[in-house]
Amino acid sequence: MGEKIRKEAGGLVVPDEPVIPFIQGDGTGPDIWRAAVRVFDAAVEKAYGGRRKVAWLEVFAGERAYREKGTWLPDETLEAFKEYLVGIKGPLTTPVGGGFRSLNVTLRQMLDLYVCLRPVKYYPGIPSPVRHPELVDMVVFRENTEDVYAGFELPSGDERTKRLIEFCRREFGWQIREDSGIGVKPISPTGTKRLVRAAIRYALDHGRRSVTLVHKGNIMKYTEGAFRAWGYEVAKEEFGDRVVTWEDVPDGVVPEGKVLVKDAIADAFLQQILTRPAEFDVIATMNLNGDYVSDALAAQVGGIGIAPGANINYDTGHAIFEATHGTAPKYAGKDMVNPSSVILSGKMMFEYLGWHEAAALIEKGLTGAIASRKVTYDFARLMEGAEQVSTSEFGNQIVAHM
Ligand SMILES: NC(=O)C1=CN([C@@H]2O[C@H](COP(=O)(O)OP(=O)(O)OC[C@H]3O[C@@H](n4cnc5c(N)ncnc54)[C@H](OP(=O)(O)O)[C@@H]3O)[C@@H](O)[C@H]2O)C=CC1
Ligand SMILES: O=C(O)CCC(=O)C(=O)O
Ligand SMILES: [Mg+2]
Repeated sequence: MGEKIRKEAGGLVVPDEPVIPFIQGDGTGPDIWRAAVRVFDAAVEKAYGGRRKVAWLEVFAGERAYREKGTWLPDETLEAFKEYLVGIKGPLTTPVGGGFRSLNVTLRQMLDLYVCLRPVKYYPGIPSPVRHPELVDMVVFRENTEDVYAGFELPSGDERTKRLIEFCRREFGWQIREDSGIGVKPISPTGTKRLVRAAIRYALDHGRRSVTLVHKGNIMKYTEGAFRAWGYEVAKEEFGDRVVTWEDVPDGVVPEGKVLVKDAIADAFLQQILTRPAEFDVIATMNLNGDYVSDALAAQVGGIGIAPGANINYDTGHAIFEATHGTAPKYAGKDMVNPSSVILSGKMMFEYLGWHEAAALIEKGLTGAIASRKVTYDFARLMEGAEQVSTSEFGNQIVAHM
């Protein structure tokens, strides 16, 4: 049952019973999925009274796929995300220091999901380590297909590493310590411009005040410095009449209706999001910076238990929604972690599909559940007078407050 979502010139065409592939994920993934899917189905039922419904299609990746199918990322999983256009996934384990390349990254690259979109905002009542978490309202556009994630690494002592070190010394005069491991990262104008274009469009469409390009271009001049230059190029050449830069407004006053495009060096940015969060709005940055920034910002509004995200290609319409957090393996099977990140990723998915009523009910349910102070361990340990509940009970609370 169910029909495919399609992309046409005018946008997505979403049937009343769309097939949506999902991966439960490794570690705590299944605990979270059980709670999340009940919330999604309840929101859709309540919003549309049976007129609309999701035809969920389970596909496999990660540890379960390896156990049951002998491969970490079966071809049919990739095919399902290609064919059905929009999907959702739980976290997948990536080994540290060796083993296979990240399956999460592979999915993003194979489907060319070039924007990793991670909105960060505060929900009243959530415990936070900062004094004014309500000032944090940012939307991170993380480039999702290049940087070190599409990079090349060679280990210390390897024969190929020695040859590369010798080549660099001979051809470029680079003195590299003999026992080094080597990493190379690509950053292109193609990857940069489509990311920054999407970020500026988002800012204009959503009434946002600024887009900040975050980079370490003082040190990495031809990758991160070039990201900054290409970003400003897009702003000026494609949005010249709708954006300004600091150069255009020496008095610092941004004209009404225009978006300010500015930039910040990553280290200063990481301290300013703590000291002056209200000055930042939409953030456009490269893959690795975006990875760091999204966890850091999540911490400011209560942690990665409540940090949703999406991987999107705005040209083909392909999208996979997923939390910012990973598998949190020490809690696997304990029905304990916070399902909010995946639930809010689902809310983003419904918005993407144009099912705004279902999305609004999820938001309402979550806000109500937090206000009732029956919350998962991560919030309960920092909230005075809160009652700690399980993942599944927190899901029930969300449904009850819709
Ligand atoms: N997109 C993806 O699929 C991602 C996958 N990963 C992978 O996940 C694995 C584990 O990574 P790790 O670095 O430990 O990061 P995780 O995000 O999995 O966990 C780190 C810590 O964050 C907190 N946390 C995570 N999820 C939740 C949640 N749902 N509710 C409440 N708290 C949560 C826990 O904190 P505390 O200990 O304080 O309770 C946990 O110990 C790795 O293999 C990594 O590669 C990582 C990120 C994204
Ligand atoms: O792929 C992974 O294991 C980590 C990915 C990650 O940290 C992220 O996307 O934020
Ligand atoms: Mg991360």
